[in-house]
Amino acid sequence: MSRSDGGIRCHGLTKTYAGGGGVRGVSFTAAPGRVTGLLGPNGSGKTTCLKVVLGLAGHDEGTATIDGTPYSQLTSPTRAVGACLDVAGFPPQHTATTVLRSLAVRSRVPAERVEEVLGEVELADVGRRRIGQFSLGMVQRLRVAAALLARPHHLVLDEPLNGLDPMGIQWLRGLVRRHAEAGGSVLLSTHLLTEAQLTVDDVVILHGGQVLAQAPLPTLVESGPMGAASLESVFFALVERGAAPPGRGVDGAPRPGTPMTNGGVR
Ligand SMILES: Nc1ncnc2c1ncn2[C@@H]1O[C@H](COP(=O)(O)OP(=O)(O)OP(=O)(O)O)[C@@H](O)[C@H]1O
Repeated sequence: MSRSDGGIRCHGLTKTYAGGGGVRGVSFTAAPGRVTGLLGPNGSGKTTCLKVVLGLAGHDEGTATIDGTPYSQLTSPTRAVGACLDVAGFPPQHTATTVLRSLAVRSRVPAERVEEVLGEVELADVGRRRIGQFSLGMVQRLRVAAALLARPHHLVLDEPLNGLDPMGIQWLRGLVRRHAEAGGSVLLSTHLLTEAQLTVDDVVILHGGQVLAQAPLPTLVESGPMGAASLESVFFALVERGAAPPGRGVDGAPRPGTPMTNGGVR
């Protein structure tokens, strides 16, 4: 791995589903030591990008790499990147402990790590309770536990803030910050712009399967309509300006006035 390959990177990523949706020409980097927020409206392609990065979906063109290597070629993928995408993925009749134990076996993680990671996500007291009795916030913490289980270098979290109460959000913010400060990349998708503004260092905004903007958070926010605006107002301004004209879907052609950027905002 060269220094420039570090982190989680998509370059020219294109994936078209049978129905025509997908992503086109998506390039971004979630750099080591940074928390990167992947933002976008419903259907903008966030989950598709994360799935391709994690080798859960194929793609048509471009590359998606972790420290310079595609997920499928990583020698120790669960140690390279921790992730848990599917919020409905845990069997409700199982306990948090049994789910994590079976993940530990699959990832060749020592069984003792299960109790430890339950403590890290503050679920130690409910490890033996059925997941069907968990609140959404508890399920979110369990997803984070699954992602952290193998002590991965990088983290990919799909909508990790959904369902967390204010204390849970503060906890998650601290967790991703510590992970980045330890040198990992954290790539998280979210709809929650106010929370994102308090959580991320870098922002990638997707719309209609394409990158509308990517920049460090302060750069993006200062580029807002009134200057020094909120991420929310910048987001809405960008999405409005970048909205596909009627009859155009994920067509890949840059449109006049569309603030398509790499590392800044025009
Ligand atoms: N398995 C699939 N088969 C067909 N089309 C799909 C599939 N998954 C996603 N799409 C389409 O690809 C586009 C991007 O979807 P994706 O789920 O990546 O967006 P998203 O930004 O994660 O949305 P949300 O915020 O609603 O989860 C959408 O048009 C969606 O309908």
